[in-house]
Amino acid sequence: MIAQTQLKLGLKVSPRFQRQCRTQKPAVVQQRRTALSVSAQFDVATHNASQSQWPTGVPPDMGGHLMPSGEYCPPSRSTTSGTGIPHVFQYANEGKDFTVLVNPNGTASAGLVKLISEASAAAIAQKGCFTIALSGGSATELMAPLASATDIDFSRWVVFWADERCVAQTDPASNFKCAQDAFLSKVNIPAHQVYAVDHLPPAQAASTYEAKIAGLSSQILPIVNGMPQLDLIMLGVGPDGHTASLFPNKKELKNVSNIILPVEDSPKPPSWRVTMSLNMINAAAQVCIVACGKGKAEVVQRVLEVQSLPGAVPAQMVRPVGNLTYFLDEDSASELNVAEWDNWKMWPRSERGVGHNSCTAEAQSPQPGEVLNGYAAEALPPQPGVGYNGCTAEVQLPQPDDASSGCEPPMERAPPVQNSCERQQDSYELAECACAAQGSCELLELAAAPAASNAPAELPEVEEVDELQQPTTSLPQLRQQPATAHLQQPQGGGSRAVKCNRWRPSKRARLPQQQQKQHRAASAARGATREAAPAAAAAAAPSCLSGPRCNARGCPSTNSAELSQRPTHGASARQPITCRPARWLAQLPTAQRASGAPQAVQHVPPSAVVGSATHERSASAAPAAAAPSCLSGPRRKREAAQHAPSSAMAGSAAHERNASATPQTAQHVPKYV
Ligand SMILES: O=C(O)[C@H](O)[C@@H](O)[C@H](O)[C@H](O)COP(=O)(O)O
Repeated sequence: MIAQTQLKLGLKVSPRFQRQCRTQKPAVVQQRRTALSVSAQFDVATHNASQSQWPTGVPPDMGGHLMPSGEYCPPSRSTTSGTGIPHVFQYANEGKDFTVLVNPNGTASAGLVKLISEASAAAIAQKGCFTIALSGGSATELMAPLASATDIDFSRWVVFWADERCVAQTDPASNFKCAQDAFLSKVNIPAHQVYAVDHLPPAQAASTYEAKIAGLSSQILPIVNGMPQLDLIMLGVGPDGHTASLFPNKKELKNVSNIILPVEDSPKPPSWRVTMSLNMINAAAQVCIVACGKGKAEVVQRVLEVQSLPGAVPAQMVRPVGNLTYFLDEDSASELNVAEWDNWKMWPRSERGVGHNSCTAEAQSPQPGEVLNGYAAEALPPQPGVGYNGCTAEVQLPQPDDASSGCEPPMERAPPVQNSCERQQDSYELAECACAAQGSCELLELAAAPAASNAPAELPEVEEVDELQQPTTSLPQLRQQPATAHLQQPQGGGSRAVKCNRWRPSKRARLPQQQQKQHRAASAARGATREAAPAAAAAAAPSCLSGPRCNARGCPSTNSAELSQRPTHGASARQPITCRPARWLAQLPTAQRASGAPQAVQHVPPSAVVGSATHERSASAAPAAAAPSCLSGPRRKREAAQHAPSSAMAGSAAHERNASATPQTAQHVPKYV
């Protein structure tokens, strides 16, 4: 086993501290920040919809996130309530620590065994059993060495699944089978304490599994925030930011009342699944998100350093009342720029002075029309004809070949045919294609279409901007002067203006001078290549994937030469990092922002402290002294008289829970109940 140390920094920042930050040198700021660690707070009440940026509904298509293609999904410009579904999730992470463990390559399995072993020992000491939820994929495979762990009392384990595919338990795609093969079949967990998901269609599988969980004793699963609390939930993260089977922008993310949810259209096969709800996950005493290997580097960087709108990156919505640990290795941490975290520049997309987590309160006050962290604040005036996700209102109307709204988020669409702009499936993709054909970095937005007669015969010349230069203008200013291309609509639809972003905030822009020079040289080389490209050919047959592109992450022109010059940032082996999630200032009243007055963080009432190191369990959980084991309590004598001790761990004092424990419950709870 490897030694892991953890450093926790307090992240709660008072207005007084913000004022101090403005007048003191960075070293002092650092010191004071550390000193704040004792007052780390997390207020779960910030889940309150009334404090939401969208108090009456959340826009269906959030956008703003980096897609696997390397492009940013256009941010939502919505100022209205959207679907009418109450917006219950937001970045309730004020003052909440989470820990990133970076393991030396090749030692992740051992580190994972250590983490699980410690969590198991603590829970068994406290309440006599250890409840753990597993998921699928590489995270579970990494747990294989648990099979030979000698210091874990597996007889006290109660095992669940955070998500499961609706396949037979013998199917290689089954998460149950994955865990069974990795270690479960080799350790002595009593069979009735392993709660597998039944092989049923999603709706039935979810309700059956929910009933199983709801039927368990509150000594095993205390109720926290209305949800059963597991001691440890093990999760992975997919390249799109999904975790468990909670996928970006899917309706499951909005569910606030169920424990287990059916998933009938998973973008990752198989499409039928069940998953723990976000609320269930966030009630956990500890959540561990495992992402190891080079293949996870991009998504790890995105999850930890690029704040997305709620729903766009589900892994960012995992904010448990207890501890959250990102479990990485050197490879998966290789894209992180930890030095920036120390500099309170956690989110690369924050503009200088507008960072949510900087000390400059005045600069944090958005001006009318200002954009927070790349997203439109409500101060942005609505643009005629521009709806969610940058799609124009017209495009939101159903298309003849599209049964849905025609404005689905790109992530959820079937991959378009990529060989020509004309064959793109909607206006967003058409416009994106046009921007790419010009060598523009990314589509910024679709603008209202000008009259067809105004359309120029050729694509206009666009001014090149070195994307590695720190911009001298703000992003909002840039947005007022974007490059404009005109896109010929297919099927005689006339011409549409397309604005293409000339500059994209880059973390490289904040590198030391010398490294910036190297990047500029690489950029100049790319520019030369662009100029050499036959523009006429590109205009005649603009392929979405060919032609000059920016160096956006994932873009084909982010070539290996350029990448090889990138410095190795940040996280050194075994270095624990404590993160400070950004604050969602968009919730502040517009007037308060515009005034530039120091801001009280109104949406974080100083209420229940749920310390990260010593998470409080539900008041319903009996004190350890009174109920030192799952076997204690009024039922114990009756149960102990009739059954072997371990079986009593699965009691069913369900009175605190949803009384909806259905007849199915009786089929799945232990027979003595
Ligand atoms: O059932 C599933 O598909 C998993 O629960 C899923 O959430 C998984 O953990 C991630 O997709 C990461 O998987 P990998 O680590 O294998 O990439």
